Amino acid sequence: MEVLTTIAAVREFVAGARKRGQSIGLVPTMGYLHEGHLTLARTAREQNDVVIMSIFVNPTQFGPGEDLERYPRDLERDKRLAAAAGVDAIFAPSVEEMYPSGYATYVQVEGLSDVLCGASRPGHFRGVATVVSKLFNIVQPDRAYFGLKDYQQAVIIKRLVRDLNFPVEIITVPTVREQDGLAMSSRNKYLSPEERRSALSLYRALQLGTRLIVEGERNAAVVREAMTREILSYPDTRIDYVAVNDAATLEPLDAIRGRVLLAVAVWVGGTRLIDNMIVEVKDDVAHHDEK
Ligand SMILES: Nc1ncnc2c1ncn2[C@@H]1O[C@H](COP(=O)(O)OP(=O)(O)OP(=O)(O)O)[C@@H](O)[C@H]1O
Ligand SMILES: CC(C)(CO)[C@@H](O)C(=O)[O-]
Ligand code: BAL
Repeated sequence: MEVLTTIAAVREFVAGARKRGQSIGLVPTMGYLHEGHLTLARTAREQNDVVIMSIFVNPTQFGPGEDLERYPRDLERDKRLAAAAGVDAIFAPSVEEMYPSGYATYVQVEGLSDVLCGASRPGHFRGVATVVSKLFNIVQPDRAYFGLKDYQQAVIIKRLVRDLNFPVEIITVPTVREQDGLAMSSRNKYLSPEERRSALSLYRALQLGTRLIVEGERNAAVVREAMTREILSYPDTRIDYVAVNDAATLEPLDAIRGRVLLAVAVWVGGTRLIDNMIVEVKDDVAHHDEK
């Protein structure tokens, strides 16, 4: 596996693959790899001749006072895990390589970026859309892989690709969970043993919301309240948002219908965690949808 740190080196690597007629899959990450990232990599491995994984803790998507400096990093471990998952090249640029002095261009996906995590983290999705646009231009992949744990991010990137005519297919991958249901996240590393127990509140609340809808509840406020109570029944939890929204527009629902996004963002101690589930209500029959 190659480790590339410059844009020029990636362009050369990609040009070689293209000359051989090979297809290219891109897996964008911020590193500190876990099974979620590795599932994206293995899916890319199955579907492409060449797999490139980017590892870049992107400063433009972190707000002031967020965990940019503290974000876990371990490139040596990441290299071993990525190679074992079949990644052909890692692109691990420096901040200066991506944002040289005088950098001034940003990409804003309007509307979708202003709700949910976008409301709590102003500027976050502008940073995500900018760095993902740059990665698409640098690598020019056939396909790019994103996890549904970051559901809003996946919706925003699909809109970005459509609106700016990027010739790349976006593939989404279901959330990979720990045995007890906690969504895997690099930020789980921040949790103390007590906080790790309270972190399960996100999954439990989503399960409860899903069950209520499957059992026939159609009032979104009732579902939101039940999920909120569930989360707050765990020690040291503070709610950022509990949402029962339209899965396509991301707008809040009053009556539950169609494809519904149940999404939560919760502070567990000093760590902000997110998770979501999709419930499909068709002809008034509801089922949990993992896709
Ligand atoms: N549990 C998971 N299951 C599936 N995909 C995941 C999971 N966790 C992260 N991903 C995906 O991996 C890609 C890189 O995510 P990222 O590096 O931010 O990891 P992360 O663990 O989500 O970090 P954090 O939770 O700290 O933001 C994104 O497309 C993200 O949706
Ligand atoms: C897509 C991404 C790699 C852009 O920095 C990041 O937001 C992430 O890891 O989900
Ligand atoms: N997985 C989203 C990256 C972030 O929280 O900044």
